[in-house]
Amino acid sequence: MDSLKPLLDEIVADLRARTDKGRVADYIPQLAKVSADKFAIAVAPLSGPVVTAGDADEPFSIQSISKLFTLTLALGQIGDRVWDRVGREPSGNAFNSIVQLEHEQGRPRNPFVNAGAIAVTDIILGGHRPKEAIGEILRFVRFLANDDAINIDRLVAQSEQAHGDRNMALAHFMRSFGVIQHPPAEVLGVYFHQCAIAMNCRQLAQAGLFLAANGRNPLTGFNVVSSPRARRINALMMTCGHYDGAGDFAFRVGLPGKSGVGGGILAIVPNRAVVAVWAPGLDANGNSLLGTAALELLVQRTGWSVFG
Ligand SMILES: NC(=O)CC[C@H](N)C(=O)O
Repeated sequence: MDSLKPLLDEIVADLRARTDKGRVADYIPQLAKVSADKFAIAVAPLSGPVVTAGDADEPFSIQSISKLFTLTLALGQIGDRVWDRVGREPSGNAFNSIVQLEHEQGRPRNPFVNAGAIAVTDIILGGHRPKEAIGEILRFVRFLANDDAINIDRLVAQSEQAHGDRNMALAHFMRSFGVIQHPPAEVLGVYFHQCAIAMNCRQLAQAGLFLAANGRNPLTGFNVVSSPRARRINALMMTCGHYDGAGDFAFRVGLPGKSGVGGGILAIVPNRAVVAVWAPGLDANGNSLLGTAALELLVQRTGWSVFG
């Protein structure tokens, strides 16, 4: 993996020079403040140190990448009963779309669109208080990344809460079908905090390692999920991790990936490595524009696509 460092430096130099950086998310003021010039990449191999380039030690808002961690947690709690509440098909709609819910009895298409992630958070809430559920999610992410320094950005969480009408609508709509069992304000209190977890690319890459290593985190030796479950989570990332941009991401990059509107993408290279990228400017689907371009370059140079 030593030869990776020059390649990552090259990718950073190439992308920093590009003039079309996409649009930084501005639905909350806290995210709109982030500079579109930030760029980071980290590769965590299954053994050996993480290789990084750019702003890889600077934390950013993981946003929807958190949906991957909450899905894993919920599967650990109630197993395949998760699929009674949430589907496993790509939505072909925007991440925050409401249209399918009315036709499909309030059952979200998949756990990565907002509606599906909110339903998953409702599962994690279980019989707990919102504060306890938030604590549990944060502890789980720290456990995955093997790093207790990870925290929640309270300002981002508050900002989400103040501008959360669309998500609130999704939650109320699902509750009317019985898909969500807790009061929407409680579920969203947890959801907004999970989205506001701040991590850097190094931590994010480490947190994804169990998915590249058949469910076992090679850093800690802990079995996080079974091997078939890791494979299935990767499949969902490939088909649904980039919303209505999932087809294009598979076409260009060819790796299971999960994006967030903070500009991060976590990509899994099964049996090899995990890649985390961060570039805050987004494309029309709300996925990192230059983050995707960076992964495309990396895969071209390394041959890491799962499609050969
Ligand atoms: N795609 C995303 O990252 C969306 C997360 C964002 N917090 C929302 O709920 O709208």
